[in-house]
Parts: sequence; structure tokens; C-alpha cells
Amino acid sequence: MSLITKVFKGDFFHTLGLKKFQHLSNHVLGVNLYGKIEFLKPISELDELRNRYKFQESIIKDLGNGFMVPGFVDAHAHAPQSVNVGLGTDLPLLDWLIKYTFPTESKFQEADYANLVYSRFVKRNLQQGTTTTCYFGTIHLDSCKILVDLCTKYGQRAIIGKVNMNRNSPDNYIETTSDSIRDTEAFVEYVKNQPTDLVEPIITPRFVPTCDPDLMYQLGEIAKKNDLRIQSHVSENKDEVAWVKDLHPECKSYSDVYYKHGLLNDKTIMAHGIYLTDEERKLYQKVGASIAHCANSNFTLSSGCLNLRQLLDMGIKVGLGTDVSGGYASSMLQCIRDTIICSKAKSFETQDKHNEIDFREGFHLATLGSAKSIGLDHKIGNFELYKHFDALWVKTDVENGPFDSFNTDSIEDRFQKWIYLGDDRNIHKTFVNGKQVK
Ligand SMILES: O=c1[nH]c(=O)c2nc[nH]c2[nH]1
Ligand SMILES: [Zn+2]
Repeated sequence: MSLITKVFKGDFFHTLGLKKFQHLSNHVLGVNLYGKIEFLKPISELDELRNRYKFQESIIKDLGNGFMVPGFVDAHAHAPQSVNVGLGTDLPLLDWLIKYTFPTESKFQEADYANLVYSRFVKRNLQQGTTTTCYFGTIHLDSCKILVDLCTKYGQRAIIGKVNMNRNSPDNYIETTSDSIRDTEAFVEYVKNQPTDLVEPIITPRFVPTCDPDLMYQLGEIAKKNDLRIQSHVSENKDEVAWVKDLHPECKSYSDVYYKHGLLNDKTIMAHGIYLTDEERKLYQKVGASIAHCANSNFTLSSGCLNLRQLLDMGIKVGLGTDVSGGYASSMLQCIRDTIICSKAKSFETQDKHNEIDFREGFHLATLGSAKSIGLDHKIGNFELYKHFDALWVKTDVENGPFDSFNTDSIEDRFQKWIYLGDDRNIHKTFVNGKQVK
């Protein structure tokens, strides 16, 4: 039997960095038995590859006038909030949490409800080409386990956190410190004992206002002991920032609260960061923490407009997040477009065109950039050799598709049109770990 299970020939788009967009035309990509990329070579080397690996001609799939890209990586999404996508778009963050979000999340104490909502959301993510998501669950251990099981069942790569909150939360959606710690440890054990490493755990204090110092400190200790990633929210909304200042006058800044409690390091992914101070940005740079930029959410909850370029220029790791359901769209294509629009708004505001993000940079941030931000770039994010084959086969000529392409469109034009106008109708096949999942 050959080591090679799949071979694709045609056009491939991926990035090696923010300004390192690559179009590999007339190439062949081989996937091995372990679901990893074994080769990516010019088509002129096909005979040699066939001799070396002894694969059958019949396994070669021609991408035609379509192309292949790495799967999208959503660096920040709330699985339980997927029930609310497109709803509750009228309030700013703190009111939105109380009126819509906490009541919705509290329902996930019911395992059947979690099963229904999570199975739909995981399937929809794969349908839309999101091969990896960094998820927030709820405070409920059992429904978080269900999310792990469903990602494993449907084949989505995921990082999943059980949410922690022990203050400033409704009576029916709050935990004691000891329950929170016990269930977090149990969740981490559960994920670690899965037969595959498709899903990984992450420590998930919701945000400073809902986690008291003792809880934050203990969560930092669990993360340190188990070498785990950490995710939370920071500086999304001006009232939120003022509240954190009131709660923690002893700390220099919002980010300093996380830092002082052992929650801000090179394995941390903080969503938003719109209102970080210069000093805070330098802290992210120093410790190597990431920001998940969630443009749709920032517009929808009227939070503000991040200066993304400023973070990128400082070398801070940035990924893109849909932030469902603060963000109303779970599609990463939409997320790229919102990132571009947000950057243009920033460029008008600052009268500085340098702040604009173009579609190639947006594509990079939604793939390798997001993978880096959540610490998975050693496994996924582009088509480098021996990375896991998480990929999308995109077709631009589809019946009743979302846009028209013409003979005069080059393959690069088709790629650009897809970024701006495409949707899941263009995603012919989705692969995770070498396995077809759509
Ligand atoms: O966009 C957000 N969504 C949330 O669920 C949340 N919780 C705290 N801060 C938050 N921000
Ligand atoms: Zn969020």
C-alpha cells in the first residue's frame, strides 16, 4: 500500500506570512496516511513522485478551474451563542450580556439542548470552511463535554474552554469558586483523555468583571501546571474598561489584572483589545500574548474599531474571530471582509492609508495568522510540508453560485472574487486531518 492516500493537482493559495502570499500554479499536493502533507511540487515532478510513492493514477484529483486553500481558523467564537446569531443587535456589551447572552447560556445546563445547538453549529462551521475553531462553551461541564464529543464526531479541529464566572453574574448562571475549579480540572482531564488530539482544552475565565481574584489566580495556576492555553476578553467597550478600573484600582490596567493573576503569557488569546493603552500593547509584545480581532462583533455591539495595523506593526500575534454571537456571522469569509472594512474605517479616521488591510492580508489572518494566534501553526494554517492537511477545495463556477466569473477572469481574479463574494456554495470539499468532512 502507498503511503499516499490523496493527490490534488492544480492551483493552491496560501501564505507564509502577512506579506508572503503565495499562488502555486500547476502544482501537485500529496496527503499521507497520517493526514499530513507529504509533498507539494510543480506538476513537472509528477512522474518522479509517482515512481517514488507508487500511488495509482486514479487517486489524482484535478482541481480544474477551482483551487485549494488552507482551512479557515476562527480564533474566537461562543458555541452556545450560535442560537442568537442575527438577534440582539441593539445593545452595547454589558446590557447585551444581561438581556440576551447570560439567559441563553444558562439554558446549556440541559444536555439535550447543548447537543441540538452544538451539533448544528459544528456542522455549519465545517460547511462554511472553518476547519478549526477556538470555542467558548458555558459554565456547564456536561455540555462542554458534549461540544468536545461533537467536534470529534464531525471531525472539526477545536480548542474548547469551559467558561468560568463567579461574580457579577445572574443567580441562575454563576458558580462557586470551588465548583468552577473542580469542573475546569475535570474538563481538562476529559479532553486530555480523548483518543485523538483533534480537540485541546483551554482555560477560559469569561472576563475580569465575572471572575474574582481568587478564581483568576487559581485558573492561572491550572494553566501553568498543565501548560495550557488561556482565552478571555479585554478592552472591548469603554464602560467595561471603566468597570475593571473600579474593580481593580491596585492594577495598572485591564491587561495588568490578567498579568498579575498569571493569565497573560505567550499562550493567551485575548479577544478585542480595542482600547488597549500603549503600555498594554507593549505588554502583549513582551509576553507574546495574542489578540483575536472580531470586527463584526465590534460593529454589531457598537464597541469600536480596532487599529489592527498598529498591533501587526508591533509584531503582536493577531487572529480573526467571528465572536458569534456578538458577531452575527459565523463565516470566516465574512470575517475577512469585516476586517477589511474596519481597517478602512480606521484609515479614514486616522487619515493614514497604511492602516488598510488588503484581501491577501485578510486571508493570511484568517488562516496562518489565526493558527499562530491560538498556538496551532506548527500543525495547520498553510500547506507547509508535514502540516496536517486541513484544506478547502473551492470552485468558483457553481450553479446558482453567489457571483459570476468569466473566461477573462484569471485564477487570481477568481480567488479575489471568492474572498469578497463567495460563500459555502463555493466550498466543494472540506478536509480536516486528511479526512473529508464536507
Ligand atoms: O463579545 C463578547 N462576548 C461575550 O460573550 C463576552 N463576555 C464578556 N465579554 C464578552 N464579549
Ligand atoms: Zn467573545
